[in-house]
Amino acid sequence: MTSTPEKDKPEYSPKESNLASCMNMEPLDNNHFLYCGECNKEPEVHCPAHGPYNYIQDKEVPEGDPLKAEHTLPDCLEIKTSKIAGAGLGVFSKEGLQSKIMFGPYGGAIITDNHKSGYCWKDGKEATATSNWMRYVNCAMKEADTNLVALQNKEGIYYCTLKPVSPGEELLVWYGVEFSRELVLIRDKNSQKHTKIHKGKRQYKCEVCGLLCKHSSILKIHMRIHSGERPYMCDKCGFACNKSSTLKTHMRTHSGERLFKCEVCGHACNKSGNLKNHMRMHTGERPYICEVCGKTYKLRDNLKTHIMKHTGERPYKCEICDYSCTRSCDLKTHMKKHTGERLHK
Ligand SMILES: C[S@@+](CC[C@H](N)C(=O)[O-])C[C@H]1O[C@@H](n2cnc3c(N)ncnc32)[C@H](O)[C@@H]1O
Repeated sequence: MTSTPEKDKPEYSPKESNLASCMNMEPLDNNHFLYCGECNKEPEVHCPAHGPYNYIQDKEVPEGDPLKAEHTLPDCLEIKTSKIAGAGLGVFSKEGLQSKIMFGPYGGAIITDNHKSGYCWKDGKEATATSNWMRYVNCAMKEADTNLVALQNKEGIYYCTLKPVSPGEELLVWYGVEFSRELVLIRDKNSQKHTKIHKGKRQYKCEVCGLLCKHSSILKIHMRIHSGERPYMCDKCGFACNKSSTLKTHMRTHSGERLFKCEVCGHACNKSGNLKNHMRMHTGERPYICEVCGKTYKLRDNLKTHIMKHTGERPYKCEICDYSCTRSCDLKTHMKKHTGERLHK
């Protein structure tokens, strides 16, 4: 492909060149670059060889829409389970896309602390309910699968198609080696080698979610997640679960066995996860962050309950009256009104 001679380089004009309004920019400096995937260069304003980007705008949503991330999705795309096993949701092209389509900017609040999240870019932007659909775009596992490139223009991050995307294809961006490693999408060399050792042997595939297992026995246990089968039952309280190890842990609630001891205050727990939660009392760590309002929590369940305030969800419903609430303990307290049980003894 020949590039346009220097003197014939088109002057930037949004109207003439069909450039996105988001690109109505001042001269770019080192921090404000565009990248042309086809010629593998960082051109000024637009790639002289391959022309302008076409911009597909986010769908407009009302101010404060708690489902902004879903509702901003342009019609040509859809959000569904990613083709990458275990990656959660992903974004797919419905009808196919040309090369050099630009989406963005990546929405989210600016965060100041150094916390790591799969939803924030290195410059400190965090996708939240202030975020748009771009938070659902996954990272390609190998270069050949990458069809999006991330561009920074002024303060915004934009995703552009590097090549034509077929109908039904998942949009996959490349986060960069360092950031992917932080998110544990890339492992260190040693563990990569280790993965390679096992790679060829993981031939048992779950037909429901694509998980690959090394042994058929592991796949058999995994399948219980999908079938709902719970063959292990506690003979003391009837609790049922799908793994013998889970029953073993559960039995500690009856035996009072507390194997996990806090080295700071001596508090003992029956599960390692409970000790981890307890340790946050000492460290003050609040790793669970509400993506809508930024409130932080020490416990995942507390964040889950809090999020219901934003979504309006009230899963605990009284069968006698129309009372509903976000916590089972509140429903329990409420039920005492119907049963006549005294609220405070
Ligand atoms: C920007 S979000 C992408 C949307 C996410 N899949 C979801 O369901 O919300 C980034 C997170 O998705 C997951 N992810 C993205 N690419 C992945 C990949 N190649 N393999 C595994 N997980 C991936 C990781 O959990 C990562 O922290």
